[in-house]
Amino acid sequence: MAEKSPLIVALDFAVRSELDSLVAKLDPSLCRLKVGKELFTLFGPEVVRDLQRRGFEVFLDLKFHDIPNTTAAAVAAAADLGVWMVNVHASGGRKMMSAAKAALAPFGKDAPLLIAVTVLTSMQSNELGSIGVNDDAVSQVGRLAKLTADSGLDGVVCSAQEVSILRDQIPDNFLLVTPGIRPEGSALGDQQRVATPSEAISMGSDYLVIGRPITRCADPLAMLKQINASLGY
Ligand SMILES: O=C(O)c1cc(=O)[nH]c(=O)n1[C@@H]1O[C@H](COP(=O)(O)O)[C@@H](O)[C@H]1O
Repeated sequence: MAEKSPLIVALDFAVRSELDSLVAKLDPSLCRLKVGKELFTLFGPEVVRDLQRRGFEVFLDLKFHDIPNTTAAAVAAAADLGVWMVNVHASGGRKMMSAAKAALAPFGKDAPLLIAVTVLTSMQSNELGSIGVNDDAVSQVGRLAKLTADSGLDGVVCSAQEVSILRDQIPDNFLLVTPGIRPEGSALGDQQRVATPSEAISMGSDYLVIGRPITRCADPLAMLKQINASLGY
């Protein structure tokens, strides 16, 4: 078992005081933090620096998806910020992902982990036809995970439902980061391909991304500690 909790708390907030009051309750030994599009668009890189000053490792989740040159430059900018993990969309293709990986070479051992989003956990297989994918989610995730591994990245974002199948198809040290985590009794919201924290870990997830079940609960710290304890942390 890893020394540190596999939990990454998704900080999806529009109001700075709500973010600050949650973060003040948390401790870097309990979790890592994810800064996504809403927070970054509202508050910019300073919010990342602020979390780092408080000792947290930050996953910068901006899901870059652009031409190779632009994506590579954006990933390098994330590395300059000193984030722990950054992501792109695997559907940007091999050239885009390889360029992103190459842009991290100058950062050496300080480079962030670079992972790629496969099929969003808010999508079901029956929606894939409308975006030109005539296959089910498991097969499409497998195809994009292989492309990601072949492009030299560190792992993928997928749902926990694909993890056990993927484990047989990808290198051992390839990271599987799974959002769509819902503790027993939590509202699904817009998530479709979901699992509980213990299901995700037992199927082989390396990191669990959890937002609203923690951040919108009456006692976020108690919920975080309860999930950690259920996983043996
Ligand atoms: O890249 C991600 O983190 C991500 C990929 C994905 O397929 N699904 C997904 O939900 N996410 C993110 O994970 C978080 C999940 O939040 P909750 O649904 O509130 O637990 C959100 O911040 C999403 O942006």
